[in-house]
Amino acid sequence: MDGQVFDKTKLPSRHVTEGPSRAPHRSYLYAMGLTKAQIHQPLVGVASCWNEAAPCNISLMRQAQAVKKGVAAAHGTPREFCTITVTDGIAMGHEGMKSSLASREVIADSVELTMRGHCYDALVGLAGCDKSLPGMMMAMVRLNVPSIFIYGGSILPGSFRGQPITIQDVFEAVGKHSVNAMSDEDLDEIEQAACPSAGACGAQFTANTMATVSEAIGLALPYSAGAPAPYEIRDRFCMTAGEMIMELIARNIRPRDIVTRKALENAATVVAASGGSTNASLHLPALAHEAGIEFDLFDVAEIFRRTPYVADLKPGGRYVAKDLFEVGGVPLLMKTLLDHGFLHGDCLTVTGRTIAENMEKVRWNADQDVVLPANKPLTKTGGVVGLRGNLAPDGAIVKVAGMKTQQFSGPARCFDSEEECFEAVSSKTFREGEVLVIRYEGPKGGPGMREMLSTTAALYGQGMGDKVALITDGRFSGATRGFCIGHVGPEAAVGGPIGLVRDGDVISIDAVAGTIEVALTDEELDIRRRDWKPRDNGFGSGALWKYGQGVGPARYGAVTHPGGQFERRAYADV
Ligand SMILES: CC[C@H](C)C(=O)C(=O)O
Ligand SMILES: [Mg+2]
Repeated sequence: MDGQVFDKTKLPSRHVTEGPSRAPHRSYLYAMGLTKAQIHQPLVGVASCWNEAAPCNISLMRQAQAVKKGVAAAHGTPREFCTITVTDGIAMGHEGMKSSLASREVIADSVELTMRGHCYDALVGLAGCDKSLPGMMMAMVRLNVPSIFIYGGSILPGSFRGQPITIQDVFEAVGKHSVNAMSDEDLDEIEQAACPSAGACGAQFTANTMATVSEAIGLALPYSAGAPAPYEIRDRFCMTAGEMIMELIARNIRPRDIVTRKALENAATVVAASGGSTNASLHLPALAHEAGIEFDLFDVAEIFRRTPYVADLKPGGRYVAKDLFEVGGVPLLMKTLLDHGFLHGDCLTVTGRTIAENMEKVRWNADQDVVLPANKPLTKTGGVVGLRGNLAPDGAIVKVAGMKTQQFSGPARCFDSEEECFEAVSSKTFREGEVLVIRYEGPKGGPGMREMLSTTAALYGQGMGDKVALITDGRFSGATRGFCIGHVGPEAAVGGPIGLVRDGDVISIDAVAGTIEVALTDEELDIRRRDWKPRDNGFGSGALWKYGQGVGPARYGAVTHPGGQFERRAYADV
């Protein structure tokens, strides 16, 4: 990039830095120590989700400095800014979780507004936890300025009595403790041992799933998703991203050149192949929506159905993110999928090259069993399955990776909030064979479509994970295991059938056939629908009220600008 001359008359930052009328604007930049030369170089927004809320984000400030060095080395002027996060692990199991999905929208919106307001020419975005990854990528596609995504990296595994553990073990320990199968002392020991470093939750939970997506969709540099947060090699990826962004400006390569329908299909493929988080079936439609591409839960589910499950990662399998990185990272997973025809190789990426070109130097590693060859998979279909039926005309999703049985039928036991169900689980006032129904927890109903790891992990920890099924119009965490069906749509709050179910109605789920049915006739459902009345969710003002007013259905990604609208006029072209 040495000697690259950028034509500022074509870049957005000209509105801030060029001509006599922008003297006041330049004064502010001089006030922050910028030189004349730096002011007239391209301005690169370095958006970081750094904060002290959780270990996922704590290393992002360090990594952002490396990005800035890279930008400066390639004759750009980096401008760092931060946005908020809501960290699921800490928001879990209480009202705080209602803020989680809403935070994805706030992150995307806040990055959008900072970029627009200051006319930055490009974006390098660093994100470390469940909602900040999709939120940051959504902002990139929405703004459509040259962009590179950087993941903050995974946490290192913990160790408990010689066994590697993750935070999932702590959530499940709560269930064991509730049935007196774990002592207070052991719970105390495990909670102190599970999280030994900075970084996002260590298995193929939501953060690592979306990090895998960031490479497969083409917005992140190859290998950059895998290195754990404390590893210094992350800083090298960050430096390279900083240099690379200048190249993308020069070549005018934009996120919507990268995030095409085929790229979204590649993203769904790596989710299924790695037994990733069900949350991806929300985030991929949301990302597609930013690009004006129709790609809903059923499109995701169709790819899940035809993708082999090859990466033996927790929560369904044996290994964690660090293990995957050590045997070859996301490129190893993509290599076997590409070689066996499951990925589109011709999609452009932020390297300026295609997926297939990026893969040219990747060699298959036969000396490991973290990723199996795609022609000898763990199972022939993906680890996550889409469902549809009279209980979920707008679809539902279930993670089958690691599950012994894929069919379940039983009488419903209904709860109108997660708290009610958690109470029943803690006091064991439910029976084996039942289908626990948690409703009024959808995007509008909650509001906020809560993840329910506390409840599902407590069930699992009690040894009830495959003895009951759980269905909800809410969501699950990436660490949820057991027969748990989420995203049931339409949600109860808008009159969906899940709100019409009564205790004792028989519900049948078949993950092989892809169906979810309640044994009620259409006539009976119509009669019940006539008696149904909408409920007040208790939020009359503030961010969650606003979210509940604007949010669309889970099937289309639960975005707050639904109705087919997307940002057609990229601000960089104005
Ligand atoms: C441990 C699970 C994590 C906190 C989470 O919320 C997710 O992966 O979705
Ligand atoms: Mg989560």
